[in-house]
Amino acid sequence: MIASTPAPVSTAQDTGGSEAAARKQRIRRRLERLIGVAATEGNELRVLRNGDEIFPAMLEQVRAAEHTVDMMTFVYWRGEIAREFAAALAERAAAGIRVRLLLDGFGASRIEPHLLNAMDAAGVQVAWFRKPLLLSPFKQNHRCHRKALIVDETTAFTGGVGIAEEWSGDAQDPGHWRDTHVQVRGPAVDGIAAAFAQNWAECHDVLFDDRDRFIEHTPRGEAVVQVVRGSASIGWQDMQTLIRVMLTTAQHRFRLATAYFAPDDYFIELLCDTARRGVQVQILLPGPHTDQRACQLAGQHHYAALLAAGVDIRQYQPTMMHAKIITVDQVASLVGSTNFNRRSLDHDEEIMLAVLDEGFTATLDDHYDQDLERSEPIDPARWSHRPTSQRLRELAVTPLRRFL
Ligand SMILES: O=P(O)(O)OC[C@H](O)CO
Repeated sequence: MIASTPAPVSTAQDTGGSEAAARKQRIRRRLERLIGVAATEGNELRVLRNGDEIFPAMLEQVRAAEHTVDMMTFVYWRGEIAREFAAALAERAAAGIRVRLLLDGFGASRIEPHLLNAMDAAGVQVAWFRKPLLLSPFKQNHRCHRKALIVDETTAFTGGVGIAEEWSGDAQDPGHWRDTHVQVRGPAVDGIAAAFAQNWAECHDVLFDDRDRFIEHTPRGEAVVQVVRGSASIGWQDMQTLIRVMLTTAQHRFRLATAYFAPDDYFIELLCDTARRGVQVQILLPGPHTDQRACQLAGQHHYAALLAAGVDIRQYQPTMMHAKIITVDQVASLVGSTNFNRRSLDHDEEIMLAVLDEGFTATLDDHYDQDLERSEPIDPARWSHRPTSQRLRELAVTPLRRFL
């Protein structure tokens, strides 16, 4: 079925306060009841766009830490920023602060050994999540894809960023990727800390010690935030529920930006259904610059069905689009580590903030608008005449789809 004309997205001015409040409450109650994790009030959020904003904010907090630093990352590759983080973590550990660093055994395997040695010598507790060669093939496929930094139990960060030179800069060219991270203050910090603790517990004997203060959080802002954890498992998991709720609850507009778009047929059909019932569905994906061409081809296999349903697909031109963002109806947003692919929805450990806040969502929507200006739409007529060679490449990755 071809989509009807999308319902117009109301502007901030004509979105009455009561209507926005009702939308937020509807999403909040669905998420709380279906995921079983309470949202918290009183959070202060700061959107950080690209390495130029993300890394100084994170490093500033690390360097000012007085009690504890907990950091987990999927990617820890190379470059000046990798050295800066190692030096900052080592300096705090040498000063007597408890510093814990959790690295994914696959994603962070390119870390420079001398950085590990320096951190170890300074007293940083480094743990590896499921080093591939030590595991069964089943466990190897389930990675810790979460990105989180928690400092002194009061400030936390999560989002899409990896620790590598690719994320430095301001998305100004293909060597500097586009990404979004969030700084959190308030009670939602606990949820991010719990995500760290969940994975740390698998890799280390000591879950907490007398340096953990378990503080009471005071309200810092107005944002309502639910911290949702995806966990590697067989069967339906919370990350799928989260995105399913956002898609089925959207009334006017559902926006997605993702680095890796290769969902299963269920989520393709759900995107199509959402567009067919009149919601404006926009998808922003990497274009000519992607570090995982097989994943891009797996997603492109579904473009024709999505376009036929009325989904608007754009490809980001200047560099790799690595942000993982969803906004719904100007009132709700998701931001965190979760891509729109089977790795994130079926296989890996993930963390996502579900934020119910118009101001925060407006900032993400504003950034999305700016990203759209640097993107090219996929034209349905031209896509239907794409070369046979492209179609064959899409088919060639079919056996890999469940792992992408
Ligand atoms: O898996 P992500 O989204 O953290 O991205 C990491 C790199 O792209 C791996 O190639």
